[in-house]
Amino acid sequence: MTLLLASQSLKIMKNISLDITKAEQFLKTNAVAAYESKVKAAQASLENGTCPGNDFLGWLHLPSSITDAFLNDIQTVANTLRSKCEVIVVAGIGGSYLGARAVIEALGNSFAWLVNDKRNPTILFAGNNIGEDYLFELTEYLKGKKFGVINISKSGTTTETALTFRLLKKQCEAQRGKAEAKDVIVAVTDAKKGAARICADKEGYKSFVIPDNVGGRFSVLTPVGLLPIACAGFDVKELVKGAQTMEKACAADVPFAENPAAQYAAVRNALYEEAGKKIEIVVNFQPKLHFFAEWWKQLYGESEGKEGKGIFPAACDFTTDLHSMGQWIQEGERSIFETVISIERPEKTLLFPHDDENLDGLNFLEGKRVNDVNKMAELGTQLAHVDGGVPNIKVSVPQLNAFYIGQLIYFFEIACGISGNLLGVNPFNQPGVEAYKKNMFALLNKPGYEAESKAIRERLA
Ligand SMILES: O=P(O)(O)OC[C@H]1O[C@](O)(CO)[C@@H](O)[C@@H]1O
Repeated sequence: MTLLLASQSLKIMKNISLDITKAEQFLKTNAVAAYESKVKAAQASLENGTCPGNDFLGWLHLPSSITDAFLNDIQTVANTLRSKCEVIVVAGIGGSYLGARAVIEALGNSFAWLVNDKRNPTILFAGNNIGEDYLFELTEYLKGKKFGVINISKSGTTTETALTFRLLKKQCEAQRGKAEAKDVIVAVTDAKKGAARICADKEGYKSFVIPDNVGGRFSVLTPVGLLPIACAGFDVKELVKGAQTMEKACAADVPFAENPAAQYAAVRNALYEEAGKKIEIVVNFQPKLHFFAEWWKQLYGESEGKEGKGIFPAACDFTTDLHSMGQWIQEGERSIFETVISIERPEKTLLFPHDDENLDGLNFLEGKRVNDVNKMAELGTQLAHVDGGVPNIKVSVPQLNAFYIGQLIYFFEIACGISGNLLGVNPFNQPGVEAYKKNMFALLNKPGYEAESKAIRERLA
């Protein structure tokens, strides 16, 4: 018994792995291998800081630079919020929102908001839309509740988040008094600039800094993601450890054929450039991964969609969406490929029961795990879609836990950095996002936008 435990603890944890064989069959022989020198050059340009957007490379070796002292600070603040709040509202949008939600939903109970065991605070997300009903209903729900707020914004000025934070701050102060509110409002923002920083310093809120050189969509392993994840009760040390193992597994000196990020970057660019596959659908067979795909969509969409180029990042939850998007994927325009995030083993076991009457004809599944059915759905879908002309990339994940989510995060980040460089764009800016903001501010007569307001009114007259 003791021996077994000892050997178990020495066991080397398997990493996530990549299978591109069912994508390669849609390409010319050796098409992926032919990318080796370009991929190596792209990764080298990240490593030596010569790529476009090189002032935003702080994420590249972030996992290995995270110290225990830093994680302990995150955990201490999270513990304070957890002890003082029954609800924590995480206010943020885009990269200041999606990573935290992706991890919390992947690791949490599917019915977290209904589980009332008081072991964890309820985590709610806001500041990611301007829906009046959403905000009204949120403020109604929070009435009489002991709630806290994590206000996350790198710029500190994003309208959706700032507007929401003003509402929440006022409500929190009204319900708990200004002095107590100060202890349950935390800011995660720039070190020096922006309204969120000014407010945090003036009010004396505990605050964390988003490093200058880490863009929003690459910031989940900074306090942007780590603080809400710790507040939700998940193990941020394991998450970071997972990311650290992928930092090693995808390092620039790992041979091309063994580097999963290099392979993924190469195959998706080959599919895009040589096989006309303009859309990538990230697919899961576990509904808990829905927001992980949302995080991935921002990562790849903002990084690559520019200069008239870029694979369109889409996502589907299977088998749910096989009953809505399945028809299009099987037989629509052949411009898509799929990347399946495949969880090898669920955390829980549910066996299918016997029924004497067998009215539903399902006794052939008796005694099987629900996951056995799901896995056959996954395999059947892969075969059908490949037969239908959809290249398939598979990312296998041994288990849905913090360690492997950390691996997935870093794997997709480094692959994105390489892929964007292969595409020949700056993967670390997002100039296109400003267009709607400029119009909105002009339409709202925001001070400083007088000329734009005049121009837009003339255009609409
Ligand atoms: O953290 P901030 O500055 O509020 O920005 C939120 C999000 O908005 C964007 O800047 C786009 O407007 C994203 O890139 C970013 O993740």
